[in-house]
Amino acid sequence: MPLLSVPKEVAVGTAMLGVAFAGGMLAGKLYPSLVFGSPSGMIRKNNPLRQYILDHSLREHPILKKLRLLTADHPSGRMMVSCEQAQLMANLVKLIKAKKVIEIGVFTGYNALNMALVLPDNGRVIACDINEDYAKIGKPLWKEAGVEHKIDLRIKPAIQTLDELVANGEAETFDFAFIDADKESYNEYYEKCLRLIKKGGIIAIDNVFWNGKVLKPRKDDLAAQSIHHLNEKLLRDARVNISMLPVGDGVTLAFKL
Ligand SMILES: C[S@@+](CC[C@H](N)C(=O)[O-])C[C@H]1O[C@@H](n2cnc3c(N)ncnc32)[C@H](O)[C@@H]1O
Repeated sequence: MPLLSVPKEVAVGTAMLGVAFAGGMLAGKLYPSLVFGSPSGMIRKNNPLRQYILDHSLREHPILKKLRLLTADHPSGRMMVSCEQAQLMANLVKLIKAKKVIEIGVFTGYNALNMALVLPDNGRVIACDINEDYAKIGKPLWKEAGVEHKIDLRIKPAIQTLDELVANGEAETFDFAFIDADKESYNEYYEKCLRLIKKGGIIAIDNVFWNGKVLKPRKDDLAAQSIHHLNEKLLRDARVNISMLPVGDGVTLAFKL
């Protein structure tokens, strides 16, 4: 879920890039000052560098763009994944020649469509959400893009869908997972995805900065606490190699060993 806006036409996602190591202290630790002073390192929508990033890297399928612009008008449009982050996900899916992927938190289906577009014709996105109304916005565009048959939308709590996949004998058969639903369940999503993903597969975890709140998570902020605990756990998790990237609101890539 990005917290910002985007391209010239409208505004949508967030951004990332550059971390200027000017340095600052918080909770006794040295943290770099993030470019342009945003606590999470995001480049705000009016920042020309944000536009530069998009102008020099975004190669968006026209139907994806259509869905992004449509979603931007939705009252909860800020939940949509940022377009440059989605592009990274698609490049990874393509790079590892993924066939089976999981999307936890579909919303209007921007990233589900984004991944479906790069999967082979017999590829599948298991798309988990609890709100069918959101997905109804994207579905006609999944169809228009000719990839509707690759998206298996499951409307129920994602934990239940993941348990059903395991019970169905699908452990270690998935190549890629994107975790982007309710933050309080992130640890459970991660553990279940780790069972479902093959060795060499990737789990991408979104919002790992939680708009900078992970730096000093408040005791009553369950989302920030949950994300921060998972970030700490991942640092020491010998089952995966990791990279935490300042893309969007922060994304961690966990590569299953
Ligand atoms: C940040 S949005 C996902 C954005 C999406 N990945 C995209 O491509 O734009 C989070 C989504 O998680 C869904 N969600 C919240 N709790 C859930 C749960 N327990 N199980 C499945 N989905 C859930 C919400 O309905 C919402 O659509």
